[in-house]
Amino acid sequence: MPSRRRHSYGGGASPATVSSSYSNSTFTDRFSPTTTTDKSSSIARWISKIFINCFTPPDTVTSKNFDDSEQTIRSRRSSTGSVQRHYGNGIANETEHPRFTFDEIYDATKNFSPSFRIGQGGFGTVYKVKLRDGTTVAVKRAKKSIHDDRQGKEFTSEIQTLAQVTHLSLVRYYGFLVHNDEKILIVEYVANGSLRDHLDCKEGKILDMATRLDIATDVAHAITYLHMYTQPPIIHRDIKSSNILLTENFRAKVADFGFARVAPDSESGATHVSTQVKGTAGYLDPEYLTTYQLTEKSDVYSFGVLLIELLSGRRPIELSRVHKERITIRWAIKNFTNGDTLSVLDPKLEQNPANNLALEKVLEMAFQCLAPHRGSRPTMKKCSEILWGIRKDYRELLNTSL
Ligand SMILES: Nc1ncnc2c1ncn2[C@@H]1O[C@H](COP(=O)(O)OP(=O)(O)OP(=O)(O)O)[C@@H](O)[C@H]1O
Repeated sequence: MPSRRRHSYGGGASPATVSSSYSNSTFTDRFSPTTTTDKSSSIARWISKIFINCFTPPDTVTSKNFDDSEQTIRSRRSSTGSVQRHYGNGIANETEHPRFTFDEIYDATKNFSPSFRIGQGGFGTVYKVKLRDGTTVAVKRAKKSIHDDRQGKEFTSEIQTLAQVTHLSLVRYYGFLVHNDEKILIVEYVANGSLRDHLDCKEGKILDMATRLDIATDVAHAITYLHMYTQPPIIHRDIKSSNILLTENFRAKVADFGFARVAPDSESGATHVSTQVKGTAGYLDPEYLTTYQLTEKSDVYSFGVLLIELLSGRRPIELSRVHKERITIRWAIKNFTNGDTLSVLDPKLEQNPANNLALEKVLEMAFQCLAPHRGSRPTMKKCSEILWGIRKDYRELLNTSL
């Protein structure tokens, strides 16, 4: 059983220490289990909850924040007054999508045979499945865990979020199935593995700077869409390189909405959501960690970490390195501040004027994203615009130096 890389912090105890300055921040992981309110919840209960939420009266937000407890994307959506149950190309009933049947998935995977397995994550196992109509899809099968309530919430969250988003740079949702104790999500199959695999060169090809800039731009556009063009806005909460999948043309698609939350409703005057901290160590916004206040700027912070990862090739936390290099963002900021910017460049990339310029410009933006206080971080829209400009300058410089 692979280790869970997702770390949830219980609401009460101080979960982590992250100081508000770059130079001395310390990340302390305490992997305490998520607080669940009712472990005996059955699948039927939480699935029916999705649909009950569809018709829940609008929530009243009276203070400057609203509490996590049972708020879901669906119920927040109902507060806007328009509720539609779009599932892929049709309308779903409670347990089965009309386009898919459990039997078809079961047959196509030969009873979930390991030979169809393409990945494993905190949520469960991922299979590549060719359907009878010839479409290839990714099937995410939730593991049968004793933490049913927690997993139920992740499954519900992923369905609710995916069902309302359509963007070229987001993994597309096709439907879900619940069959006895099986919970299955059917999503777009993205053929070329995760960004992390490519940075590790697991696929054999080194990602050049042009491709890395394209990937950063795609991800920035996808998150901008979630923050600005969905109603209500969505906070992804788990932006990281293993959740960025690549197509055959090396374009990026953001996946894994298991932790997604709706953003505060600006019309109500709310500035943040108060919620227990979820996400992945190394990518977590320090302000969210210490205050439990979630905003879109937490995704901006994680995006900043991702940018440093893209430029350096290093994981956010590298415990095998000497002490002062273990937290990659701290190491990168220190080297940049000391005028040693080029040392941050992935050694797999050539040092040349175009690469060096892109490195410097993207690093500058990444550090803004990593500002300790959310108010100092740019919006994702601003990041998209800056990246667009960097990519343009990079291409021009590359062409003139050829
Ligand atoms: N839609 C997809 N198309 C192709 N491969 C996928 C797809 N979704 C997931 N995978 C593969 O399965 C792996 C596991 O994905 P999953 O989203 O379950 O977990 P994760 O993001 O890697 O980890 P965690 O759940 O702990 O955050 C991914 O790294 C990827 O290689």
